[in-house]
Amino acid sequence: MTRWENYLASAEKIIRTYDSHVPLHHFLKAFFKQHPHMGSRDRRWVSQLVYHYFRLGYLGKAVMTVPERIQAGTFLCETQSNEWLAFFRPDLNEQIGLSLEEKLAKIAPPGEAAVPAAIFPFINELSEDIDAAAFAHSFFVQPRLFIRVRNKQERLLNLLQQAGVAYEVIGRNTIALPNSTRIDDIITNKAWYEIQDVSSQQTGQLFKPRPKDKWWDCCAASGGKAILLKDLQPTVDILVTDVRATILDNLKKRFAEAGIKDFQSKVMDLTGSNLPTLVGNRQFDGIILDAPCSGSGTWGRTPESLLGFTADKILEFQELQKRIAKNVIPFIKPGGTLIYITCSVFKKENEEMVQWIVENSTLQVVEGGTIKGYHDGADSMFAVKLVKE
Ligand SMILES: C[S@@+](CC[C@H](N)C(=O)[O-])C[C@H]1O[C@@H](n2cnc3c(N)ncnc32)[C@H](O)[C@@H]1O
Repeated sequence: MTRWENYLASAEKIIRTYDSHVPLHHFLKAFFKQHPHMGSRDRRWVSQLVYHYFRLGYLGKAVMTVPERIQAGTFLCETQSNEWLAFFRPDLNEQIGLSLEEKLAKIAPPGEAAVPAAIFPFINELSEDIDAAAFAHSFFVQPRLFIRVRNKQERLLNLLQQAGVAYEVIGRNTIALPNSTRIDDIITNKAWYEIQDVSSQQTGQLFKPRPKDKWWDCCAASGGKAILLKDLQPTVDILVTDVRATILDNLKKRFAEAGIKDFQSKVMDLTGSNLPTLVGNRQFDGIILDAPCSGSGTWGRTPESLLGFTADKILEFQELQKRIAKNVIPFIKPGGTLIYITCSVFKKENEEMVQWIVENSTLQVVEGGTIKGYHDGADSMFAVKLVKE
């Protein structure tokens, strides 16, 4: 067997045995641990082939074999000729510079080339502002890595330059990097920056905290939005909660690295009936509800999620979002703010949720909406600011 055939065989084996309950990058890590003879170049090639397969979404899934889909994925996702494709499909390799539309016309099964639902079957569920074709096609492109610079921007850019990283400065303090950048090795001072998608950074434009405001980041996870809030207004008095104790441990580590010391944290299940006991009689100027959701706006980073998803899960997330929103809204002061955020592209989790909140509370929409990341190699999100009467 040639090296290229070996790569295909390994990729096929991984795809056939992949257990969709585990993130693909963890599964790949475990596979390579069991195959220590594979060097870093082999691992890179095999991982890439596997990702190319998943980046196709459902395209050709019913009629193409796994090797055919890996070849099609490589043709669609790559923009420069490569030895692997030259070995199996020299005809496609020669045409790798064609536009995506031209490539789709060549490789997609009959009737699928111009149909976004052939790639992403949940098109009818999309939020109104999302361009279905652009969103479906964005699956073929690996998203970029983004950092939010907190300080020492000039020194940070010098270090990136010295490391030969092709970066792009976006706006005042956002930097886009190739996804493979080992940023931790290049910038060792963690207080200088936060890894945060540019769309996630944009949600901060809605926060507008005032000095000494009391805020609650109620689904804080490892604290991405909470750190953004503290950077916008360091005197904010913040409570951070999440249902997972382990993720709050990550938050504490990240806060310490960012030099943020004054905050309160608590493990809390927001679907429970005991919130008044856990939160007390506090009232907040602002609540960030970055809700648990399908994560569909981030699937460009985890394309394997698309094949494991079923439409009924969208309603399940909406139910969870309603329960959480209903429970936290009473803790907002009159005149206070709710920032409702998801990293979903589905209207049931986005517009329909905001409509439900307005119909079931005294909150009114002030601003916000869909944040489209698919043209910029970023995640797509939804963020709306509501104010209580
Ligand atoms: C989208 S993530 C939040 C991301 C975070 N705000 C950030 O910027 O990094 C949603 C979080 O909601 C938490 N969550 C899910 N169900 C919950 C519940 N019933 N009560 C509280 N938190 C919950 C999850 O553990 C998860 O960390």
